[in-house]
Amino acid sequence: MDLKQYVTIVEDWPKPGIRFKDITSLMDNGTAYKYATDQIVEYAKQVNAEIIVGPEARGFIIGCPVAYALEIGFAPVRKEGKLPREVIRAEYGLEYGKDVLTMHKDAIKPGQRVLITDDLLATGGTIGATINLVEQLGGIVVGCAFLIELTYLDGRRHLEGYDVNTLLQY
Ligand SMILES: O=P(O)(O)OC[C@H]1O[C@H](OP(=O)(O)OP(=O)(O)O)[C@H](O)[C@@H]1O
Ligand SMILES: Nc1ncnc2[nH]cnc12
Repeated sequence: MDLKQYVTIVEDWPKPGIRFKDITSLMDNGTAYKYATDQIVEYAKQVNAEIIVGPEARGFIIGCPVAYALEIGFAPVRKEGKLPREVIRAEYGLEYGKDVLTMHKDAIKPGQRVLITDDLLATGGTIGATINLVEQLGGIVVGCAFLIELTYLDGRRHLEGYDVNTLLQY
């Protein structure tokens, strides 16, 4: 299935010069959304993931159906001030800004095999901070799965030594 036809490219959003890859048009199509999810479910099986971790908000869209399909847990990574209990934190840079990500201190058990999912790998700042959070908690990052990779931003430089799986490349 050619998933690229379901991704809409929005020029100059949210800032001039950014070509935004809008995945809502892919999610609108049940067959395409299921196909993409199934590919990541297969990858999660290959790496024997025991829990899925995804950063808000689009990481939830990719990660939650994978966790559901495998009957394993999903642990959310959220922007600062959103999680109600004790958190750990990591700072990161984005293609268009800076932010802080947090995770509940008890979200991952030490030694647990973690698959990180997100919709898109751009500069790699978000995934780098997410790996940092998982490892602070003693989790083992067994893989990182994305729907889309923007190869021209070389986000993989944050992912040396990690197993990375991307379905679409631009
Ligand atoms: O590789 P990076 O340069 O870090 O960029 C990729 C991240 O940017 C987007 O999230 P965003 O922070 O815009 O939040 P959202 O998912 O809530 O829209 C996207 O969903 C990834 O998480
Ligand atoms: N170009 C882009 N399109 C969609 N999401 C993004 N997150 C960071 N860069 C992005």
